[in-house]
Order: sequence, then C-alpha cells, then structure tokens
Amino acid sequence: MSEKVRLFIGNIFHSPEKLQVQLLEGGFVAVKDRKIIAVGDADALKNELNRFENEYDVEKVTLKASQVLVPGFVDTHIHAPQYPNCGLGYDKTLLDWLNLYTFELERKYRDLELAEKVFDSVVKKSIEHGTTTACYFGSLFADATIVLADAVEKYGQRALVGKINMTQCTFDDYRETEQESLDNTIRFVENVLSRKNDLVQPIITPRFALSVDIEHMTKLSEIAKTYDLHIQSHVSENKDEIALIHDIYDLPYAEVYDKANILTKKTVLAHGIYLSDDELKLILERDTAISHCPDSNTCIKSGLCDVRRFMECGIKVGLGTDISGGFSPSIRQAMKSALDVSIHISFNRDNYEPLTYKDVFYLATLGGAEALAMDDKIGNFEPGKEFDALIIDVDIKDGQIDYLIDCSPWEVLQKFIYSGDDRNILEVYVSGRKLKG
Ligand SMILES: O=c1[nH]c(=O)c2nc[nH]c2[nH]1
Ligand SMILES: [Zn+2]
Repeated sequence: MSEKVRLFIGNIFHSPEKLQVQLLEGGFVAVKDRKIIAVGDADALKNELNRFENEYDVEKVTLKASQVLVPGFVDTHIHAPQYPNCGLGYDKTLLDWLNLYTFELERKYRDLELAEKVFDSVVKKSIEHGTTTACYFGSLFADATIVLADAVEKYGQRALVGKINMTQCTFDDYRETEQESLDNTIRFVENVLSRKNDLVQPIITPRFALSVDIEHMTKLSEIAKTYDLHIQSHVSENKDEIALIHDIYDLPYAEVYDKANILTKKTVLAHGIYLSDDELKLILERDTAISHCPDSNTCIKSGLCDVRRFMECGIKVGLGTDISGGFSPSIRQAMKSALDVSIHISFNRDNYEPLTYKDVFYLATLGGAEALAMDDKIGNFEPGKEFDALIIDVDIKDGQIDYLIDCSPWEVLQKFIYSGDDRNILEVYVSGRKLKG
C-alpha cells in the first residue's frame, strides 16, 4: 500500500517571503500527513503529477475558479475570557473600560462552568473565521486557563495560551499575591507542557506594566527562560496609561519591559501606538514583535496606529483581533480595519502610502507566524512546514457577496478581504487535519 498524499490544485496565494504575496495560478500544494511536501505552479504540476501518482496514493482536491487556497490566519492577540463582552463598553477608553467592563467580567472565571461555556464558544468561533493559530490571553485563574487549553486541544487549533499575571492595580478580589502568581504560573505551564501536544504551548503573560511591577515581571521572565517559553503583554496603547507608567518609572514604556528582561525574540506586544523611534529601535534590537489590533484601537479610542512604520523599520508584525477591545473574532475583519486605519492616516500625511490588500494578507499569514516566532513551522506553503490552510470561496449561496461577474484570482482575494465573512471560508486545516468543512 503506498502512502497517501493530498494534492490541492487551483489558485493558491501565499507569502513566500516577508511582505511579498505570490499567486500560483492553477498550481498545487502536496500534503503528506501533517506537512507540505511540495508546492508549485501549473507547469510544475504538469511535471510532478505523474511522479506523485506513481509514488503515492493521491487524493486530489480541485478548487473552482471562485475559490483560492491560502495559509491559515494567525491571530496574534485575543483575550478568550473577554469574548462575552464583544461589542460592549466602547463608550469608554482603556482604563475605564478595564475597570468598568473587563475586570468585572474576568473576575467571574473562578466559575469553571462559565469558563467551559465561553472558551468552547470562542475557540470554535475563532476556527470558523479561519484562525488556525491563536495567541490567547487566558484568565488570571490557572484552573480556568487550563480549561481554555482543554478547549483549544479539543478543537485542534494551534495556540499559545497564557495565564494572566496581575498582582496590583485591579480589584482586591481579582489579583494574586506575587507568590500565588509565580506558583500558579508554573502549575499552568507544567500542565500544558505535560500534554505533549505540540500544537498547544504555554505563554508567559504579564498583563501590562501597571498590573505587575518590574521585580515581579523579572521573575516571570525567568520562568519564560527556564522553560524556553513565549511572552506576551501590552505596550504603549493609551495616553493615560502611558502617563501613569511614566509617573511610576520615569522611563519609556519599552524600557520598563527591557529592564524586566521581557523583550525577547519570542515576545509579542500588543498595540505600540505611541512608541518613540528609540523604543522601536530597542524592540527591533531585541527581535520582539508587535501585534497590530486596529479594531480595538478604534473601539476603545486608543488611537491611530501607524503599522507601516513598524514594518519599515523591520519589526515583526502580525494582526490581532484583541477581543473584546475589538468586537470581532475575525482576522479578515482585522485585515479590513488595518486597511481603513492606514487610509485614514494617509489623509493627513503627505507621501504616506496606505497599506494594500496584499500587505494585510501578508500580515494575517506569514507576518503573524513571524510575530509568534513560528515561521519555521507555519505561515506559508513552503515544503517542510505544517499544512495550516483555508479554502475560500466567494461564490456561495447565502453569503454577503453575490458573485455576478467572473473574477481573476487576485480579485477573488480582494473580494474576500473587503466583502467576505466566515461563510466564505469553506474549509480550515491545522497541521493537515480538517477542522471545518
Ligand atoms: O486592549 C487591551 N485589553 C486588555 O485587556 C488590556 N489589559 C491591559 N491593557 C489592555 N489592553
Ligand atoms: Zn489586549
């Protein structure tokens, strides 16, 4: 019996390299078990097809003209416990929003039944919208965050899952002592690592520089070092927040994190709207990434984030939904909003080139993988990488798009980014396994 290979044949988009988008028209991706073994254009397919059919038991998946195959989307910043609050509290700005809406909801996750109900929904919804890899802020409570890791494992998503650390600047009954924070973090990390599921990894999660002081953050960074883990936090999101950090430390925001050793090549910081050039230089030197979350920046009125500036100085950047600062679990929505914000910035700046749909496609796929330091495994269709992919169709019965004229493959991609939704995502694959469709 020869081994099975799936051949996806049709119009294929991916970013072979940073900032580039390539169309393989009538091309193919060959998948064996979890991994991509070959990729090519129509000519390569003609040359390779016989060989594949001789060597393997080939199953063909042939796409229609209204369909494209793309790498799975990467959500580099999403708060799972905040999912019930999507769409709420947007008359506030960050610090009031945290106190009046967010901590009020998050403190309820001592209740593990609530945790199970919400995390089941948010993970399913995220996959429905094409997120094959998510970087989750979990709960302050280790047990609830274990329930989130369970949901991710159950539905087969690739994810980094973090137990939040907060020892100050929140309600008395919604924080941990420093010892609890360290003990529960280690307990959570060991729980996730003991599963030996390479799709689900723990991530160290000091919430932001107001939630934990430098000394405690330094201890958290030591845990990350001991276990070789990722780190996530927020940075320079809101002017009032930045003023408080400055009052406490008299240092630029990014330097506070650098003092605590949390700027590593496996760290992703959300927002960064007001980072100075010097802070960007520091972040670049540390090879730390930024998660651009345009919906959140608009909904809680944090500001217009110039993501092109990060990209131009070479910082790794991905997109984040930032539920529930953002209202939607969809990275397609984040792509559209990243375009909107960039266009709005261009109205007030001479010679400013707004992002294009190709730029946001890169950010949603390879950019996200780079931001999470996972681009050795995912992000495009390079042979040897795992097959995380979506089949998108803009000609479906009950979608938002009426497909009235034939579209070229590039137009199919544009239509999806601007006018599509989860109904246009027919199939979702993570590590070769079909999760939707
Ligand atoms: O967008 C945000 N969401 C949060 O939950 C949060 N916590 C600190 N800073 C934050 N920013
Ligand atoms: Zn956030």
